Amino acid sequence: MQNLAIDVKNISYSYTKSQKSAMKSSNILEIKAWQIEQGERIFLYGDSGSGKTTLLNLLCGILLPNEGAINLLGENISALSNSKRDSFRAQNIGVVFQRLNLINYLSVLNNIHLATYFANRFLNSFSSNGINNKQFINRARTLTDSLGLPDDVLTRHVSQLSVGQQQRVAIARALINAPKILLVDEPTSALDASARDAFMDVLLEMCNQQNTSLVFVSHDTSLGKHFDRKVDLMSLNEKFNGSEAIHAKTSDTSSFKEAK
Ligand SMILES: Nc1ncnc2c1ncn2[C@@H]1O[C@H](COP(=O)(O)OP(=O)(O)OP(=O)(O)O)[C@@H](O)[C@H]1O
Repeated sequence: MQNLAIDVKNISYSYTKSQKSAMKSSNILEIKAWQIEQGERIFLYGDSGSGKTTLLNLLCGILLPNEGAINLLGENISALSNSKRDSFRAQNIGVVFQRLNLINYLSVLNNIHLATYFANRFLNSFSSNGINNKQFINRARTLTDSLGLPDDVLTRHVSQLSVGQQQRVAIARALINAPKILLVDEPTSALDASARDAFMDVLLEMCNQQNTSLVFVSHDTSLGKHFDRKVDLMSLNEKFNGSEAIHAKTSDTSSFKEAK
């Protein structure tokens, strides 16, 4: 398949890897093959504890598989050195973690700027006037406006924002570098239904404009209607096959679609 954004091959992952441990560690994830095309939008769901966050951490190279390979945009990120992997992530991947990882005592502008700083640092082209760069500020403002944040949000400290506003700032930070891949973990949990639909429209429109591939994790299956493909991790993850999770084997699923 051409233009793959994500190509997962025969990976397994367990959190405990100690050879000395008398207890055999069990795998959290076992995935034989999973591919996402450039620009595709995937809704990833599954029971609590099925490994969704673990998979996102593997996809962005924060965790490395015990076996197998994860190719992003044609690059095997598991084979890169730590610094090359950090560089690749900063330049190509936007990530919104469940815990958001915003820095409370910095302004929204500075939080968003951090993503640009790291991406440029790896390109060795960061200039000291980056934060004053008009283009950067305009782009940050366009993103925060589109996401329905208040006019003065860029100058406010993160600690002065509601959780729903912080979630949208985290999205703006993840999108500021126009990443080719965007990974988001439960970004709408603090939004009410109408804010959630507006947020989804903006997020997907931005991904469309930039041809960004999106992996979006949520428990809220009503959001699945916005996506090209729905993937049940209980079905994708071979660890569950043969036992409790034979259901949804046809994933990307018709049963899910019916539930829309
Ligand atoms: N740092 C860690 N060390 C050891 N085990 C972990 C760690 N993080 C997660 N786990 C375990 O890995 C499994 C998968 O966790 P993960 O957070 O990926 O699931 P999830 O599907 O994202 O869950 P949720 O929907 O509740 O956020 C769980 O059994 C969890 O207890």
